[in-house]
Parts: sequence; C-alpha cells; structure tokens
Amino acid sequence: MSELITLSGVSVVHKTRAGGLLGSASVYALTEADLVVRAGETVGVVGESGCGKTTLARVLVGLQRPTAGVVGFRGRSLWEMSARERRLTFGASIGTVFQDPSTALNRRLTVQRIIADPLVVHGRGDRPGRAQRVRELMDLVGLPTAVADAVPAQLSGGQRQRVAIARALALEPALLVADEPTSALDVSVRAQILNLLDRLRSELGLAMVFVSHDIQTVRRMSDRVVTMYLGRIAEEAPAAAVEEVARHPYTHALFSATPRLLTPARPIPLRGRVPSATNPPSGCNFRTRCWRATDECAQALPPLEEEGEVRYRCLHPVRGPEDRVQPA
Ligand SMILES: Nc1ncnc2c1ncn2[C@@H]1O[C@H](COP(=O)(O)OP(=O)(O)OP(=O)(O)O)[C@@H](O)[C@H]1O
Repeated sequence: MSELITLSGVSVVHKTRAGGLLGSASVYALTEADLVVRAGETVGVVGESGCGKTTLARVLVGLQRPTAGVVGFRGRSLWEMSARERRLTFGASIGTVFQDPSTALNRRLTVQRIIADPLVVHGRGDRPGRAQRVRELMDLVGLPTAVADAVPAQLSGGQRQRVAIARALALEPALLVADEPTSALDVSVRAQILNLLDRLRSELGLAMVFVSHDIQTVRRMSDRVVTMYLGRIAEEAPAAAVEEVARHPYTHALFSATPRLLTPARPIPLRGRVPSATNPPSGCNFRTRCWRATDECAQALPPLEEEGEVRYRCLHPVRGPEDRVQPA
C-alpha cells in the first residue's frame, strides 16, 4: 500500500504563560512521533484525555504546524509547500470530522450550503453540478433530501454528524481523520455513525485515522492501533489481535479499564491521572503509573522494539497473562 502521510520525529510544544512570574512554560503536547498512514488503511489512535490524540489529528490534517520534525504527504514535505499548494493539494485530499458537530457547522447555513462549501472554496463544478454532488453526498451518508434546506439547529445530533461527514467527503479525499466522532452523541446513535464510517471506508476505499479514548471502539474500527501516552506513541499493533499481541503495559491497562461481558476485567488498576504535559516524567513517561516499572525505567527513553508488526517502547513488556496482573 502506498504511503499517504508520514510523520518523522514530529513534536508540538506549546509555550504558555502558566509559568507566571517565572515566565513561560512549555507544554509537550506531542513528542517525536513517527507514524505512517497508508492508502486504504484505518489507523486507530487511543489514549486517555490529554495524551495528545487531538494534537496528532491536527498535525495530520495540517491544522497544526509541528515545532520539530517532518510531515510528509505523498513523499513531499507538507510545510515546505506554499500555503496555496498546501490548501489545494493537501487540503483537498484530507477530510476532517471533529467531535462536536454543533460547533463544527456554521449555524446560519443550510445543510446543502454546508456540504457544498468545500466545492465552492476549491472552485469545483458549476452550480447545477454542485447541487447534484450535494444530493449524492446526502444519499451516501443517509440524510433525507427533506433536510437539505434545514439549518443545523433543526437536526438531531446524529444528523448533524452526518452533515459533517458529507462535507468532509465532498472533495473525494484519500484520507478521513475522525477525532472522537461519536463522543458528543447520544449512545443510541453512536453505533449508527460508527457503522456509517465503517461502510464509507470500505465503499470508497478511504484511508482513515480514527481517534478515540475507547480502545474497544478503536479496535473494532481499525486495522492498526496506535496507543498514545502523554504526547508519545507508546505502541503500534495490529488491531485484530491487539489484546493478545500488545506488549506495552499501558495498552493492557486501557483494555482492563473497559467493561466486558464475557470475561472478568483484568486486575490492572490505572491509578491517578496522566501527569502534567509541562513536566513529563523522565525515561518512560508511563512509569509513574506502571505496575511493572523499575528504577531503570527512569533513566532513558526505552528503545523502539519491533516484534513482527508490533512496535513499542518498554523495558518490561507484557508477554503473558501473568504480566498483566499487578503483584499483591
Ligand atoms: N493550544 C494549546 N496550548 C497549550 N496547551 C495545549 C494546547 N493544545 C493542547 N495542549 C495540551 O497538550 C496536551 C495534549 O492535548 P490534546 O488535546 O492533544 O490531548 P487529547 O488526547 O486529544 O485529549 P482529549 O481527549 O481531552 O481531547 C494536553 O496537556 C493539553 O492541555
């Protein structure tokens, strides 16, 4: 599969005034991320709140310029393109769906105007051609033609997210980046939107980056799971067998935190919160919450290990059920 987007050593550091009298503080939102997204595949990104998932998504869609590293798009460096070229080529190739459709859509515009917007901005087609394309897109995402002249406030949450998805697909992108696309929706419509995204990626051959804090959803939606912790990619593993093949304790901790029907939850407590991104722990940044950590974990960032399709950074990887249990 050809490479669509590559991140090489990509970091995003925000300077804030949180330092008060001491001056500015640095927030390490994303640190030295290496990632490849290939045509047609779905990459799921998972981690707790504040782990840098949205920052990664914003880098992938070109909304966030990295403070270090290279974002490559079809072999070219994104931030070396002119702004015009970036918008015309990259902007048209990547669609974005964010968490909350009520804030992502212009409240004053009708559904058909919202969906047509990217076509207008990119000068695609004439007026009748665009109207035809809007009808096709509405049909594709399951929106009834009756809502074409409605404004977002007249729609349900699920319908609003369908509008956002239709708009994201208007320019026939090669990649759709969906950042927590169902988190703001009622539980009853979440499955419908996930099914829609699943159908679209197979029907349209789309590549997708699917971001969620819920590892079960990420596993279901993806070919590959990327686990993020405190701004770093901790692990990458094939989705189908992730629970068995994952080596990083954090990936297992995320699984243990999800409710399950058939097997009892594993006894891995994910204690406390993610530490501050202003002052991340040295070495392995998960060590302060990890039941397998030793003094060695504080010394240096663990090297990248590769076992088949699994890539992780951990000195004490999980290799069997006994490693998943916290010692008494
Ligand atoms: N513009 C900004 N200025 C300062 N800090 C920021 C900014 N954007 C993000 N951060 C910080 O960067 C870190 C990563 O944030 P990010 O939103 O990427 O995490 P996330 O995993 O998407 O979390 P959530 O699930 O809550 O959206 C957090 O500590 C956040 O507070």
